[in-house]
Amino acid sequence: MPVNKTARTVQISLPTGESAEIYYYGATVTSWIAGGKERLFVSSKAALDGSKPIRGGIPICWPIFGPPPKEADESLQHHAKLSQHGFARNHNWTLEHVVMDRPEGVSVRFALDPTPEIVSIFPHPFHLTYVVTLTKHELSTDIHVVNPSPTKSLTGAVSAAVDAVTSALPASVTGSDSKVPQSVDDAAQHELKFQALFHTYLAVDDASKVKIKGLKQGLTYLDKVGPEGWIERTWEGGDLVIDKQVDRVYYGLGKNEDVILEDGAEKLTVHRVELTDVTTWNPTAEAGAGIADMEPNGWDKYVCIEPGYVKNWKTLAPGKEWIGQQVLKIARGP
Ligand SMILES: O=P(O)(O)OC[C@H]1O[C@H](O)[C@H](O)[C@@H](O)[C@@H]1O
Repeated sequence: MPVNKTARTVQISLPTGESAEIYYYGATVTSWIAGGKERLFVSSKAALDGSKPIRGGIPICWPIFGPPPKEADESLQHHAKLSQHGFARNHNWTLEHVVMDRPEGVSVRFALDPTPEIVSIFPHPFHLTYVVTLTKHELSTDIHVVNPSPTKSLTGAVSAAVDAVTSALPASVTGSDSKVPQSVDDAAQHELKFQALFHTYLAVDDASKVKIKGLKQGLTYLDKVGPEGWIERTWEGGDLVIDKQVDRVYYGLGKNEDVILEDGAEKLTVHRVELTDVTTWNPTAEAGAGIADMEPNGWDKYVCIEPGYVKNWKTLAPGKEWIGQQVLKIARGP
């Protein structure tokens, strides 16, 4: 069976031998086998029982990436109280649909909607779906974010238009302009603000020997490592290598600027749609040894390349949808 369900996972496979495994917990992809080998790293100490986010695979960071925002304005007051990377990675998703089940490709769709527990920390309506598609050389992951808040009724729209016209008139004519800010506030309250990121742990033979290519000279990146604390720098160009602890967010990559991971003779392309920022992370022994669910020397066996929309906040109006996609492609095998 190309789609096999177990109590905790959904496994998809092709007759040619490629496969992937997705946990309901966090909709975390924990395995992608292609070209005869495992392409994702999962720590042997990762909790797989739903007690904490899975250390490895492709956890989904939503609606925030990293620690919660400090100095948040009113619209981010709930985001500011979330835990690191948000709640999508540590809640159970449901398998909604098998989108495609063919010898050349299998695709499954998961969904996450507010539960009472989520509403108690994040009282903003949302509907998330997540489509994982396996083909011979590629694994693609698409997150769809919908703001299901009702769009303004016609009456509301007419009243807003009247407000807009009256606001342009002097108070001596209208008597008051107090209605206008009211309707603007209403609209803003129903906007959905979020960041989104695929925290992809790519398995490698030896992290100290890989080359990360495709990051263009002149990009701004946030460097999270170093005595100065988090600081923005300008990328000098060339290959990024793991010769020390690396934790950086590269901002504003162009549409077709794929990031390429070279691991000896192997080459893997990370293509992005709508995900303008890319985090690169490897803690090395320096920080990795302090991570409770990291296996000994686990940091030698992976590099995180994490496509996301994280520099700014995406703002989704009621009724709107946003889709972010990552496509991992084996460009050259052993
Ligand atoms: O330990 P976690 O919450 O899963 O986060 C793991 C890592 O995620 C990202 O890559 C961040 O840039 C890192 O700063 C963080 O350490």
